[in-house]
Amino acid sequence: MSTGHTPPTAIHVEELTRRYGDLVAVDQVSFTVPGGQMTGFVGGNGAGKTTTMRMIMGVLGIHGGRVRWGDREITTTDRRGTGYMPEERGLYPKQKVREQLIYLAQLKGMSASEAKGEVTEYLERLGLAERMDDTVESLSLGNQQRVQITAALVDQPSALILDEPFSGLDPAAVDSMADLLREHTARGVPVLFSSHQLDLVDRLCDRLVILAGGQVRAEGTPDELRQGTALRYRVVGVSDVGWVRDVLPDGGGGGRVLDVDGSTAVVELAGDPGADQQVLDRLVSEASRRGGLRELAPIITPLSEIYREATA
Ligand SMILES: Nc1ncnc2c1ncn2[C@@H]1O[C@H](COP(=O)(O)OP(=O)(O)OP(=O)(O)O)[C@@H](O)[C@H]1O
Repeated sequence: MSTGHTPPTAIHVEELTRRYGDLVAVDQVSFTVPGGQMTGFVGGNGAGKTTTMRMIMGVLGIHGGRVRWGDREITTTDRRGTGYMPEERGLYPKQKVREQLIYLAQLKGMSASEAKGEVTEYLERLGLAERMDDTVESLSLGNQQRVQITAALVDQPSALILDEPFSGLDPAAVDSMADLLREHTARGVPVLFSSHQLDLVDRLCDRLVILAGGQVRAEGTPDELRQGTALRYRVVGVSDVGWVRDVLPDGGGGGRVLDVDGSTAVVELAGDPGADQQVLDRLVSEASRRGGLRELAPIITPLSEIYREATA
């Protein structure tokens, strides 16, 4: 096995800017990709994700700002040790899978025998053991995607910059890919991956950067981003819970009733811990006066909602 490249403490993207003619595709974008963490990069079509990743990798000129590798400017050597999966998948269709991966690994500086060992292991773990000697073009798109990711992962990269690595993968492949990426974060590697699959990003990433119109709209852990959203609770009583409107009348009471449907209501609290607790206590005591409470539980805000609010 290769001894690999040393990961940076973090990659810092600082006020990166890129224009295409009059269009400012990436507009003073700043965020951090900490070592040992998976950072999800989300944003609608044309938000500027690919352009940002290309600038991080130095394959596209930077018009403003910079990329820092720990506490210094990123270098060509740092970039060479980074596993990059570009948007334009660059595999040779007619070459055999393993042969091609070994060739690419050798370009990174691995010896033929090291490359063969590592590539074979990855292909086996990704369920491609029986397809190693087939040409890339004979594989399904999802399997080609697995090969493409393997190309980024070999040679123990110091960082991973992956443009839509999960697109087109079946759920089992997503899980094995996520396990592989976790092995790299366990070595301290910073991982940045773009995706349109918000449920998957929510499940896999430690941090999140939301981009819209070439600008960062939100950045943080999913929990940090949720803290900025209103706290919602589901109230389930034994019978009709219309009484929640007495606890939280319109315009007062420290929150509001969003919905009442028979024995279930959804209420939104103000987000002030002390005051919220008082409202919850009032709901509990009112429910017990009215026959009892079946459930009083917070509703976890789905990432899709945070995303919608951040990009609205
Ligand atoms: N080579 C180019 N020439 C001109 N405009 C470009 C070029 N590449 C990208 N753009 C524009 O820059 C903006 C950002 O594009 P980019 O590909 O970075 O977005 P993205 O977030 O990766 O989108 P998607 O999710 O659709 O891949 C878009 O408006 C796009 O049309």
